[in-house]
Formats: sequence, structure tokens, C-alpha cells
Amino acid sequence: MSEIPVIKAALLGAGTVGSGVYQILEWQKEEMPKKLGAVVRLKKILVRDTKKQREGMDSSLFTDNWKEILEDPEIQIVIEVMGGIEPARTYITEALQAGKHVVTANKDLLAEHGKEVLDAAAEHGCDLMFEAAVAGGIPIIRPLKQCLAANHLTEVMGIVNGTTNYILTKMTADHMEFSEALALATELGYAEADPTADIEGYDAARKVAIMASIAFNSRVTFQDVHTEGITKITAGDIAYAAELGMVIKLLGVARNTETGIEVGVYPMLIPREHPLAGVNDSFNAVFVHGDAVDDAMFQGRGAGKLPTASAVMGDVFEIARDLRAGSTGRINCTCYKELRLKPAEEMENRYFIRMQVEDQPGVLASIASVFGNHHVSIAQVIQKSVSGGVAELVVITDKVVERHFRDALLIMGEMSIVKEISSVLRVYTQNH
Ligand SMILES: NC(=O)C1=CN([C@@H]2O[C@H](COP(=O)(O)OP(=O)(O)OC[C@H]3O[C@@H](n4cnc5c(N)ncnc54)[C@H](OP(=O)(O)O)[C@@H]3O)[C@@H](O)[C@H]2O)C=CC1
Ligand SMILES: N[C@@H](CC=O)C(=O)O
Ligand code: NA
Repeated sequence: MSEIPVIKAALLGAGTVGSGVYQILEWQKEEMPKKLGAVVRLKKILVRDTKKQREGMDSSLFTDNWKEILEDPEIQIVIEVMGGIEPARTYITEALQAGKHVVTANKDLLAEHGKEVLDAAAEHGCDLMFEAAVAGGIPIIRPLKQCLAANHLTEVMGIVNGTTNYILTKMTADHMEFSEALALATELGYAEADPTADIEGYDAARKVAIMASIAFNSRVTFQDVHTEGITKITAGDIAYAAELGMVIKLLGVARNTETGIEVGVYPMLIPREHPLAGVNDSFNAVFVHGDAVDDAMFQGRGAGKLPTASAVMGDVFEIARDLRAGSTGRINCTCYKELRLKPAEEMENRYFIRMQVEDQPGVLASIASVFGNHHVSIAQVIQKSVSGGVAELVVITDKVVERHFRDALLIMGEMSIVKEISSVLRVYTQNH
């Protein structure tokens, strides 16, 4: 019987995702020869602390010396699951320059330096794959780059952060405190090493930037995404949303319009009957609209050890197949356009505003007239009396230009009848 070829790989990082990759490699040992015509085997695992006990992992593979991996000609695939920009950026670039193929889950790096590392891959004829970087275990990068390549895609939107979706689900369904829900998400391995990236929306913004770049064939970086997180969402906002038949979700939205690309991440109210309203816990969901495919939706676990490792290992298998077929470096950067990015003030949205106002006749009319003077049309008003002569007013607007809305808010903030503007949230509107 002929010997089964062994493809040697190195794992950079043995945390939540790295340990999942290790586990799946064990599970797949028997089937790899049939699936790939080869076996992928780890030769080295790079960590910071080689003495740390890591259950079920072969400690003889650990190293804290990158050069041992870089300079080992037997290692053909580098799997980067350390996170952060540096040293990941240097290691990935050096690996590609050495002709090694790379799989990474690192959205921080790709959303800021995607072009640079993709160019390095192209220059050296290497594969650089990153399915796990967006929406964890859900296949979305390969569908966008390959399966949907024959479309003009005009919209990519959805829930792309597991931690915040978990927190909002717990706050809504179980009335849990924000901090308790975040602690649980961290314990379950969903949150980033620094969860600020999750709760402030930066992680979702990075994922939306990566998806928009691929979908619209034009580079969008993390800095281009208008971003708001969920730290200001209160139990009061959630209760009002419920009263209006809606739920609050952190949504990433990217649209390719005739006047430019619109891209943002915001907590939004969406109707309870919308399919995204039922996407809970660490689940993510992405909607895509294309001229040929029409609407498509992708749903699954967006974070966590095994779902993320599933996406990483799918890429590793793909590279193994490319290596066997001698077809590495086939698909590289697909950003061949330079489309305009729309400034936030030009975007149009519906808004939910909750404010504390003086409880006296004429207040509602004054507020309506400020909105009217700024071309902001009101769709719905809820008014409730609170204590001490102060009433709580909730206004839902029709679709308005952001600049007009902000101007109206500035004026209202200075009116003596307005005691406080407590929340300003967007309301999701279907575009097609
Ligand atoms: N967790 C998730 O659900 C998801 C994570 N990702 C991405 O996957 C990547 C990894 O995330 P996760 O597994 O959660 O992170 P962890 O913090 O759990 O693990 C990071 C690992 O990398 C090692 N490491 C970090 N910095 C260095 C360094 N400078 N040199 C050597 N080793 C280093 C750590 O070593 P040591 O153990 O010695 O400290 C640790 O083993 C990130 O890019 C993240 O954004 C993507 C999708 C989902
Ligand atoms: N922290 C991220 C992990 C996956 O990207 C999340 O919560 O979605
Ligand atoms: Na994915």
C-alpha cells in the first residue's frame, strides 16, 4: 500500500480557537486521507507560555520561538489563532514570504492590513484563507468570494458578533444585567481577549469591513465603518422596544448604493417577526442581496471554540487540497474597484428617540415643530407621565437624512422643556 502524504502545519496560539483546532485535527485523523488524499499534522504550536498546562495537547510541540517555525522547510501551513495586530502581522507576512500557506481567524489584522497581507500572498503564490474571521463557524467568506462571485452584490448585513448578541439576548429574555451577561460570554469563550472590541462594536465593524470589501470588490477598512456599541442600551430601551413589537440587535449593515458604499454597525430596533429577531445567544446571521441570487441568508454559531475551529479547519483542508493539486494561490485580493465611501451625515435611517420633557401643554407641539423644520417626519409618538412634572416621550421617525436629524437633536438638547435625551437608536428598514 502506498504511503499517505503528510502535510506539516504549525499552530500559532493554543487558546479558545487553537485548542478547538487541535481537537478537530484529532477527530479527523482517520478520515483525512479519504477526504484530502493526505494527512495534516501539527509539527509545532507557538504560545507565550510553554509551561502552561493545556489539557489533551502534546506538550512536546510547544515553542515560544517563531523562528523554529519560520525556518522549518517542512512546515507548509501556518494557522494563526493568536489574535491582535502584532506580532501576527509580522509572522503572517514572514510565513508568506517563506512560501508557507496561511489560515487566520484574525479580523483585527485583516480589517486594517488586509490589502498588505493579501498582496504578500499573491506575490508568493500562496493561499491566505480567513473563513473564521467573519461570523465564526458560518461559511460566509467562501460564499462571497466564490459561490456568489457571479453577482453584483448590493447588500450584506446581519448579526456578526456573538458576545453582544448573547448579552442582548440575556438582557431581553432573562432580564439579566449587562455585566453578568458579559461575564458569561467571556466564560464561554465568545468574547475577545479585550471585550471592549465586542461591546463597543469594533469587532462587528471589522467583520463588516471584511465582508463589504469582498462583496463590493472595493476596499473597506475598519476605520471606514461608522460604529456604535451596546454599552448605552438600558433595560428601559429594551422594554420600550418590546412595547413597540421589536427587539434590539447589534447589526452590521453594508450597502453598495449609486452614491457610494454605506457601512455601519449600530444597535437597532427590528420587528419581532423579522428573521434576525429570532437569532439569539452566540448565533450570528448574515443576509446577502445580489442581482442574480436575490436574497440569501447564512446562519450559525458566530463564536466559540469548536464552531470557530470548524471554519479554520475547513480552510486548512482547502489548502491541503490545493497543495495536493498544485493549485495554491488561485484566489487572492478581489478589490479591483475604488468606490466612494459615503459619510455618515449623508446616510438615511429611521430613529427611536427617548427623552425626558416637561409635562405641560404645548411641549409635544414644540418638539414636533423642531423636527418638522429639519425635514424629520414623525411616524409614532408614545408619551408617559413620570414623577415630578417630567414626562417620558418616545418618538419614532420616518426615514430621515442623518445630518438633518442630528441638527434637530442639537436644537432640542438646548430647549429648556427638554430635560434629557436618554436614548437615540436606529430602527431597521428593509431596503429592497
Ligand atoms: N473566540 C472566538 O470565538 C473567536 C475568535 N476569533 C479570533 O481567533 C483568534 C484567537 O482567539 P482566541 O482563541 O479566542 O484567543 P485566546 O486569547 O483564547 O488565545 C490566544 C492564544 O494565542 C497565544 N498568543 C497570544 N499572543 C501571542 C504571542 N505574541 N506569541 C505567541 N503566542 C501568543 C496565547 O498564548 P498563551 O496561551 O501562552 O497565553 C493563546 O494560546 C483571535 O484573532 C480572535 O479574534 C475569531 C472568531 C471567533
Ligand atoms: N468575539 C467574537 C468572536 C468571534 O469573532 C464574537 O463575540 O463574535
Ligand atoms: Na465564517
